[in-house]
Amino acid sequence: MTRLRLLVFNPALSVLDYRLPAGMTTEIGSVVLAPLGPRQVLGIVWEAERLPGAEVPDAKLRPILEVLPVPPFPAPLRRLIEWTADYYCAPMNGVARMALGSMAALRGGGSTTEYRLSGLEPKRMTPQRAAALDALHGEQASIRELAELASVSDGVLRGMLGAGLLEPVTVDLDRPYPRARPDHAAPDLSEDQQAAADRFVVAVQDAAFAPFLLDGVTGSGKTECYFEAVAEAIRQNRQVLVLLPEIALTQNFLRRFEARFGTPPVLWHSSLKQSERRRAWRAIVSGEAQVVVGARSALFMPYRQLGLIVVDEAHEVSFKQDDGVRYNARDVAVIRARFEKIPVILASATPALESLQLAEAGVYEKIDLPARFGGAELPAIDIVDLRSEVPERGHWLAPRLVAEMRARLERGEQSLLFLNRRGYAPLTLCRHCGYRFQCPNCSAWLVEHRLSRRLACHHCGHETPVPEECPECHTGDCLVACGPGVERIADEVAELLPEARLALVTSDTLNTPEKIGAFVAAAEGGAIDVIIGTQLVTKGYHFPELTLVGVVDADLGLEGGDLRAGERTYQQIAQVAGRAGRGEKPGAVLIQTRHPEAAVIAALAAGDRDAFYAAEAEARKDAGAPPFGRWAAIIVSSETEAEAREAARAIGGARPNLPDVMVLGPAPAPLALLRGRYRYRLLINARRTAQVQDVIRDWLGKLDFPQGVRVAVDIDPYSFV
Ligand SMILES: Nc1ncnc2c1ncn2[C@@H]1O[C@H](COP(=O)(O)OP(=O)(O)OP(=O)(O)O)[C@@H](O)[C@H]1O
Ligand SMILES: [Zn+2]
Repeated sequence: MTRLRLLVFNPALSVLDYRLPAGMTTEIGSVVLAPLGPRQVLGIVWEAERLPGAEVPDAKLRPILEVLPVPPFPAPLRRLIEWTADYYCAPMNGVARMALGSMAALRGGGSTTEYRLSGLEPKRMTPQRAAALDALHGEQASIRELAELASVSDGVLRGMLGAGLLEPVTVDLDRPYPRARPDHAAPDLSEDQQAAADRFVVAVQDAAFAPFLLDGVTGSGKTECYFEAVAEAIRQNRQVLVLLPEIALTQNFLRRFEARFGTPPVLWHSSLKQSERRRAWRAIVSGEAQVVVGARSALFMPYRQLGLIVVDEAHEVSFKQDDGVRYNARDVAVIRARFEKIPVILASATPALESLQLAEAGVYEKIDLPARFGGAELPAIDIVDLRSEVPERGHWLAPRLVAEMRARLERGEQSLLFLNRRGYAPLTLCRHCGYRFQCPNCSAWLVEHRLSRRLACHHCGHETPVPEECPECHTGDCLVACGPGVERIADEVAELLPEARLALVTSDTLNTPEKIGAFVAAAEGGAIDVIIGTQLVTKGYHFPELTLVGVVDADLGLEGGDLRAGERTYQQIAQVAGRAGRGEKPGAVLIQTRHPEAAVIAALAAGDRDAFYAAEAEARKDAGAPPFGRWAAIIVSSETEAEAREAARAIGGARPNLPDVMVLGPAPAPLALLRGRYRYRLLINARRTAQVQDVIRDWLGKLDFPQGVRVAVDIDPYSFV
């Protein structure tokens, strides 16, 4: 009899033994369906010696039901899943779940039905139908997805289907993707670029673990360089994974990829429609997907024959996932490359201190691109001291910045204003009684969004219309908006430069690939004079006519005392500054601040990156912060305050007493209430050599918590709220 040990996808039980019935065959890594009580559960056949479980006598084993028709999870992926679970103190099945497609994808190919507008005119028009006809132009998807797109109910669409306004289309789920051509449009590289590209190409040919840090100034052509490595992998018939920090950047990437390789890559992200997800997952698993571009969730896919991983904008904090499995995709990408025995390229103009240290220590091979492509100069950076150059009353832009913008407008050049704050104003209060609008579910102020006439919480999504009167003192017309968000800056620009054509770029306004595409086309075509945006516009874009960047509030990111506040501010401003002067005309950057003496601001103004990193490294060394020491966090939450506090106290009471591990707290987390849950936090600061994960596992493993308490462990945390 063959006994199978399964890693099963069940929250309570993760390792179970089964028996292989006669006539079925499995391998280690096979994805199978097994009975669990009256239900069925998915599982992966695992090496029994690597997965401790309860020894059940042979006679009690139940047979598995089915082996699903997909290739088994390869050994390097199984090792990656084990490593990630172990390092981040996460359940193994939680990690493995990120590698699984939908049940439908596991079941195999075949076809599905999607729907699109038939072009017929409705005999009976309703407001919902009109909205659907308007919204669904050019769309094709399932009824459910179309309903979501058009913000109408499924019923409305079913009615339209009955009336012939929608027509069914049969979609082949395994239809092949067009092949990328490695030599479609190879560029002429500069000398530096060629040297970098050659090094990467050799690494791909070597097919051995080789981590690179591609450190190139903004506009140096990092993409062009790693594209040569991508081309080589395609020639070798190996798959490539390119990780981007956010979906908003993919549109731009897709266009460049298509220009270089003659066809777009395979996309993977959370907002793909069902049929596309199925198709992409199956192409990834079969090895047919040559190049996959995605956000961090693409990292755990079961690639058949990975040959290269690229992490672009590798410094970005959004590679760190802050719920579920709290992993850092940048770091796990390097580990995956090690298990797969392939090269990995971390590309950035502003690498994380951790990455620079690893390069210095010789762990990563550092490849430099010190100059912009085509002879463009880096922009000149200047400080606007807001204490002496005061904006007009009720305004946020200093006269010099406005004058520079006006000059650009007159010359037909573009300006970009950066403020990392969505909405109109971060706080609304009553002039009469001082009442402040706060989220009922979070310890956070509600942010006014004037475009949608709502007050919104940026933590939980709670929204409410802006009321006519103060809910506390019932005075009418007494609410004041405090501080600026990008919408307010846009109003100010419209007032000061009424003839300028503006584009507001935030995740509220640019929330679909179509809108992003339209924005890029307008900016490139010269149909926009001033771009006002959040961090969404700081990276990736290349607008040759953009010659002025204004940083509205450089001090914003320095508030809060986060461990990485200085580095993050440096990166954001250096990145957004890097959008200026990328074409033939020189660029200028104005940074508005009240703290010109702050180390970050001074380093930016002096263009002295090394000085900044040296100071930052010194400060982190003193604080025992990464990469010199290690941090971890334990976050305890519950819907009742007392329960969260009690659990946090119990954890604090059981703290380990070790010379190389210091425990701070418990204390209420800075975001003491989040999505209706009260939160307490303990911070662990350890020497680099300490086995923090083992310490935490031992420590928490001894404790029991009431049902409603959640205890999350965050290793190498990025968020300290
Ligand atoms: N060898 C080349 N031939 C033609 N165009 C190039 C070449 N190298 C770079 N470019 C162009 O220069 C521009 C900047 O390159 P790219 O966007 O790759 O820079 P980057 O280093 O990624 O910059 P950033 O970090 O600021 O995003 C792009 O429009 C790119 O197409
Ligand atoms: Zn909230």
